[in-house]
Amino acid sequence: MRSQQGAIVCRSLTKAYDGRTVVDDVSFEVAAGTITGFVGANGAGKTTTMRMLLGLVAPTSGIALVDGRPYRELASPRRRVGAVVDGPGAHPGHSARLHLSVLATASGLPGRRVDEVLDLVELTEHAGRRVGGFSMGMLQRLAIAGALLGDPGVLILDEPANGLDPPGILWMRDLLRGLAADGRALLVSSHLLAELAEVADRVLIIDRGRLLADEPLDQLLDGTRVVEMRCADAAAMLRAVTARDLRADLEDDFLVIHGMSAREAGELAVAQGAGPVHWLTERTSTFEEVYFRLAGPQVDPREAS
Ligand SMILES: Nc1ncnc2c1ncn2[C@@H]1O[C@H](COP(=O)(O)OP(=O)(O)OP(=O)(O)O)[C@@H](O)[C@H]1O
Repeated sequence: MRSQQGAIVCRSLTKAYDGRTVVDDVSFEVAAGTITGFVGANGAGKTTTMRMLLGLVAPTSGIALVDGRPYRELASPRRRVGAVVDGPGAHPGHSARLHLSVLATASGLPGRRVDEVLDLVELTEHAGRRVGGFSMGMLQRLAIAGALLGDPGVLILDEPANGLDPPGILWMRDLLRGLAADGRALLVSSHLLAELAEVADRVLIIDRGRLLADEPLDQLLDGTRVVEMRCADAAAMLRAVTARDLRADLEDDFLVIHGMSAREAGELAVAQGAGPVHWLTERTSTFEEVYFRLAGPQVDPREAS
């Protein structure tokens, strides 16, 4: 196991462009050996936060530390932190192997790492091909290979599953879990909320620059009960539920009620004369429901499938 030195720390991190605050007083930590998911709608501030951690954008105020230091003060930064923020940044005429060799040489890393990381991202058989002909998924793998070249203890990955097909997504999931199991600290952003729920230990939810949640995944999902119900008079049931200040969504005759047990819902339906009840089931909130409850209705659910 690696030591705690792999941690990522942001304290009161703030960025304003032309007087518009796009990252607003954001504080969080990522411990070694864990994956923190970073979720937010388009323009929420994920990439800007990551770019500040990587020394690519200067904070307006606050601090962003990797291994206890600002990125620009790290000795051998590629050995400390690997990042995927803007794809692999490879010359389209270069082969995957040449691209990684150039990166390794520029960063003083041993050439043998090139074949090791190509193998790790399962690109060995394409290593001699021109990057210009790569699919989105292959480019993502190449970007990850570049991030892993220095065998860093910290990984900052902006939408790493972008462009991957379903087998690629499964592969990515296993890779991320394995990297964390080796003791690395991972900060991983995604629009694919369900995908993050599969790998993250902790979840940050950011909305319009502000952190809305920083919680262990289990806690985030266990917070509320949800009842799904079909009954003869769903509109009457909806009125009864909202009169109790609980949230409910009605689509045709299908009701989703937040914060109530199945037993309570069944009894309420009887008391309100909304029955008979045709269907009643209780579950915990989905990650999407938690996200939209916290982020509010201004976020279009279609953008965060
Ligand atoms: N260099 C810049 N100059 C001005 N505004 C910027 C700059 N970079 C980012 N922004 C703005 O900051 C806000 C946050 O952008 P950011 O890219 O961090 O969001 P994001 O959560 O990563 O979104 P996405 O999921 O779409 O990548 C956006 O409104 C964006 O337009």
